[in-house]
Amino acid sequence: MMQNQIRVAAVIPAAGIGSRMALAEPKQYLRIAGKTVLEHSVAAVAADARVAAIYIAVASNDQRVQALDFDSKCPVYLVAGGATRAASVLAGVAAAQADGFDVVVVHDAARPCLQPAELKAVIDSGMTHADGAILALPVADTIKQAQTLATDTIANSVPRDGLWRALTPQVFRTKRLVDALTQLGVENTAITDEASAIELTGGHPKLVLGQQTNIKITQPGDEQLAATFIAMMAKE
Ligand SMILES: Nc1ccn([C@@H]2O[C@H](COP(=O)(O)OP(=O)(O)OP(=O)(O)O)[C@@H](O)[C@H]2O)c(=O)n1
Ligand SMILES: C[C@](O)(CO)[C@H](O)COP(=O)(O)O
Repeated sequence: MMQNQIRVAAVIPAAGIGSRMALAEPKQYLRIAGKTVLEHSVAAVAADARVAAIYIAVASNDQRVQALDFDSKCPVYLVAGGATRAASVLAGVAAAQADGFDVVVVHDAARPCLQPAELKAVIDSGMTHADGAILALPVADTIKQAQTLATDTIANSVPRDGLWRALTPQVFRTKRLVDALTQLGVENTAITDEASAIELTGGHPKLVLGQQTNIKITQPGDEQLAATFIAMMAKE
């Protein structure tokens, strides 16, 4: 009997242009170990058997995604992304809601090194807590505040106690996330991840310890680091 079973879908925002990488192609189409970054990220979220569908938000002018070969036991659907990350996420989450999914696992296309154990931990936590859960890492370095945005001189040090770096996946009740993003508006620059939309609408998502290897390919050189981690994970 399938009654009362919580249905889980993944949403992968992949409609960005990767401006900080300064490449000719968006970073989700870089090839690492024979696959694109996007294919690695899809395979990573598909590794948890609870994920029953994957919605990928792609740019409307994307000509490459159709040629990809996704390693996923569950169906993979494409949706039209938007001008902001939040718009792309909302497009995917709304599609998952329309298909009856109760919980969404949002994971950046640009994070191809996600490991099964951290995925399991954040889904477990996100399904249990009403305000959801995200992978994150405690800040380990001494933090400096620059004197102004335009200078490289230090004003002071900032206490790092209680500070965490947000990673993905981020896991929420589908309706809660759709309502938060819709209420705030997807152009709202304060929404830098899904948890911030929940926080701004009064929620307190859980912090679940992620892995240092779960990097986001953001700046030149990150792709080499990701390749090293993927090779390391393949040997384990
Ligand atoms: N309009 C957008 C912007 C971003 N993303 C996705 O959100 C993830 C994380 O965003 P980020 O690293 O900022 O990617 P880009 O926006 O592509 O990079 P940049 O900010 O350097 O241009 C990426 O998988 C990216 O494809 C998206 O789906 N839609
Ligand atoms: C969601 C995210 O990956 C958490 O670190 C991040 O916010 C993506 O966007 P950013 O532009 O790199 O902050």
